[in-house]
Amino acid sequence: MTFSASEPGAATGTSGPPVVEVRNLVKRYPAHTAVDDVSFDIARGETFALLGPNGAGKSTTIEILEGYRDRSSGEVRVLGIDPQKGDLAWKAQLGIVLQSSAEAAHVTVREQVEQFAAYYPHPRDVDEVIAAVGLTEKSKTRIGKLSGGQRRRVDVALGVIGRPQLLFLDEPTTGFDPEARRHFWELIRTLKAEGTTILLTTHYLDEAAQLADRVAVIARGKLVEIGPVDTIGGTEARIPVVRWRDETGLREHHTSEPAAFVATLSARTGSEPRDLEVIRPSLEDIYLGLVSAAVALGEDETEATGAAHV
Ligand SMILES: Nc1ncnc2c1ncn2[C@@H]1O[C@H](COP(=O)(O)OP(=O)(O)OP(=O)(O)O)[C@@H](O)[C@H]1O
Repeated sequence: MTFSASEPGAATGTSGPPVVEVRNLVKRYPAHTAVDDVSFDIARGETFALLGPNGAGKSTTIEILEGYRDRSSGEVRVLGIDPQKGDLAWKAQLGIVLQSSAEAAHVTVREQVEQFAAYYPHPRDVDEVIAAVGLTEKSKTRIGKLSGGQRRRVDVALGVIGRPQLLFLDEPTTGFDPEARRHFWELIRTLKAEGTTILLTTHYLDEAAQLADRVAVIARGKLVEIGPVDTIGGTEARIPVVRWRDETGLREHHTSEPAAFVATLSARTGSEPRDLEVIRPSLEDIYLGLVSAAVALGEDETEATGAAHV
């Protein structure tokens, strides 16, 4: 599944100034700081995943970048513009898939996508987009009659129809079945190959590992870690684990040379170790380690601050 060749508005390469620049971003609510001194850049053509537990501040950050929410302090530039001052021409370069959206239930999939296409100067072909999200057979169905996952695909179609330079995807595949998720990944790879810059939030760590060039982990509004998918968390967090069973029970050993360790183990026991596994930490394992350390640190700080006020 591919889109036709790029037209005006498509970005190319990863050079030039960052598409997104965030410096010391803070969003305060009366009783709560939702985003606390967060800074990052996203380069042109990059796919960047913002990860974090429920309530970490991901949607708030994205909504500030989209111009839907004002910040309390800090500097933000999206395609060179402060989102609080973004005009219609600026908005037309963005593609937005919100966490939840309310499409008109009484119109068909095709009518809805066509209507959105008319808002943009260089829209993609309506039927191509409907096909890319796997809804060709449902194109004449009223949106109110679609399943939750199918409606989510309409959201994605509406997000990409305007040929955006920068695409925001806030938990885009929630409710997708596994096959639809794979199709969606293909669609994102096609957009990426065309040079689209993508900011993604997801709770599916395999999705982030598949799609993202870099990830940022936030917890309690603070940036915990940022870096390429294959190095985030540092080398320590990536050391493989060899697991096997012997007469004393389940054993495990962390080593950066698992093959050599398994060879020694086999030679020592004189046979194949029972239930042998070599496990390389996944992005999910690394993410969970980072978040639990950050949450524990936050709780310590809260206790210390509370104690200081006693
Ligand atoms: N309008 C608001 N008024 C007060 N607090 C808010 C408001 N909107 C969000 N918050 C709070 O800000 C924090 C961050 O919320 P946000 O929606 O950004 O989290 P998230 O990381 O996107 O979470 P999720 O993964 O559940 O979508 C939460 O504690 C939330 O309750």
